[in-house]
Amino acid sequence: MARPLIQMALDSLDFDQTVALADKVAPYVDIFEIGTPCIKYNGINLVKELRQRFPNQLLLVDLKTMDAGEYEAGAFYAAGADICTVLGVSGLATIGGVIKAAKKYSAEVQVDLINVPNKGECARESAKLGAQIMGVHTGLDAQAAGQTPFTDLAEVANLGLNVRVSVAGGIKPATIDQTVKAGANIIVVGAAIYGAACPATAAKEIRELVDAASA
Ligand SMILES: O=C(CO)[C@H](O)[C@H](O)COP(=O)(O)O
Repeated sequence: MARPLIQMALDSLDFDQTVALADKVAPYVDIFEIGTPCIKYNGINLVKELRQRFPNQLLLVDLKTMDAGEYEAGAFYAAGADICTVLGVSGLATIGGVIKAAKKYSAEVQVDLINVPNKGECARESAKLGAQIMGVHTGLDAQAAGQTPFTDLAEVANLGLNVRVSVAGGIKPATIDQTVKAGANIIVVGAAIYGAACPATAAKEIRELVDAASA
């Protein structure tokens, strides 16, 4: 089984803390995600800083774009983003706009399926347009209400689309094995790493668990 990529969600609002956390966990993660609150607070300079410091990690900017897809995402691709996210609920015109911006920079698009009522249809149509990654996502507020992403992950992974499937929503060491076995290609981890007493140790543990589950 191909080893899934590990994506670290950088969800702090503080610029320097974000860079320091990225430094600590870099040996264990494949993708740095600049989380939505973080990018709103810090803006494009953080993309430039992480791009320059971490040439070996992919950089995902979690814009969760809802409108003006090409215009909004274009600037972030230009600053070094490898992947930008667009909301599935935004509709195909906006998703298509982000895809157009990504193509200009040979970059990729992740469609975030958060709160999309028909995830299968949205994933199929977005894949047809050219989106490369489908994001199954139980947001922080839904997690607080007790929801998890695993049923949706199984549904989207089983569609058999020619895309990578990303999963986010409270993934932690105890759920890595089921996440890998359900077919996730990208595993997003935020709080289980940044909330740990030692984020580097937590990231190393996640890396070892992903490696073991996909061996
Ligand atoms: O995109 C997000 C919230 O909208 C988070 O970054 C994502 O859910 C990962 O964080 P966690 O592992 O803490 O759930």
